[in-house]
Amino acid sequence: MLVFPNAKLNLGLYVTERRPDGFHNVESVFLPLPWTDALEILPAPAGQPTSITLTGRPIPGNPATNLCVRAYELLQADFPQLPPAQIYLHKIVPIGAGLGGGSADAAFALKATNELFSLGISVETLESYARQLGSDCAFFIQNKPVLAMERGDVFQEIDLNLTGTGCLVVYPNLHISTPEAFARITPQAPAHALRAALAQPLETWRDTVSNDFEKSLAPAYPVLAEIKQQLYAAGAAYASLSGSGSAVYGLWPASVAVPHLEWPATYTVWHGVL
Ligand SMILES: C[C@](O)(CO)[C@H](O)COP(=O)(O)OP(=O)(O)OC[C@H]1O[C@@H](n2ccc(N)nc2=O)[C@H](O)[C@@H]1O
Ligand SMILES: Nc1ncnc2c1ncn2[C@@H]1O[C@H](COP(=O)(O)OP(=O)(O)OP(=O)(O)O)[C@@H](O)[C@H]1O
Repeated sequence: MLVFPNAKLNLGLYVTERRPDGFHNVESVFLPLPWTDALEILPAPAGQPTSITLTGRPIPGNPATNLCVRAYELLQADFPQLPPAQIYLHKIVPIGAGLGGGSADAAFALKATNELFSLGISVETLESYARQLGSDCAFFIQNKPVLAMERGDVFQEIDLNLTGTGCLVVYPNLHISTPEAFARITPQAPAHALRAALAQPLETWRDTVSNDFEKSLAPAYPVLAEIKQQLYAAGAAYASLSGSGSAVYGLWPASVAVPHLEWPATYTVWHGVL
């Protein structure tokens, strides 16, 4: 079965509290972004063990612990009828970018395995498997805009229509580690209530919707603020860091074309319509 795990953007991201388990409570709106990897899962030929073949953007770490393999093995532990699998992942979405690419691969591996082998796992149970693989993973099970709380894995519905909004995502080829980014944060309550701020027109978000990681990462990574400034100079109605970085995105109203901008050759850029 072939699936296309997509990235996400964070609209606003507040780190409100350090938790006793070492994680942080966050408040953020997660939005699916149609920038995708390609993932195929098949039963392995008779007698062969589970394998993964990786192409595209190099993924740091041992392939045997890739999140797709971990997702498959997590289900195998509870569904012994699952045979060894052949997994193919073509990686396109930048890693360590705040785009949730690895988490999406894991969640889509769970969903594809459930469907391919007719396991009949409910959405709620898929979400609880996803939570075991990473805080961002559960979002990708339903993969629709939500207000995320706690570790970023508990959701409230949100009515947000950004259809037709132009979007430019700029990844400056910096791998920012998520634990390192959280370690630089001093948790605090949001200055504006996120749900209410996002209910206002896109043009107002610049003054009311922010990502706490921007301030804490600024001293080490001045390029992040420079990219955001360039997006505003090019007419973006709203621009922000996504997640814990390093991708920065700009949004343009549906009536306005996203301008063509020049970036250093080492950057990866995605543009399209939400
Ligand atoms: C920054 C966000 O991308 C916002 O969407 C997410 O909160 C990050 O989620 P993620 O990449 O799935 O993170 P995980 O793989 O669960 O955790 C990596 C590390 O980030 C830190 N972490 C993560 C999520 C969270 N709510 N609090 C944390 O403190 C912890 O040190 C954890 O060990
Ligand atoms: N399928 C995968 N795609 C990306 N990274 C993976 C994958 N499987 C395992 N990893 C590991 O996870 C690390 C990336 O995690 P990280 O959280 O920084 O990035 P991400 O999941 O792509 O997105 P985000 O930056 O939004 O969290 C990599 O260094 C790699 O070792």
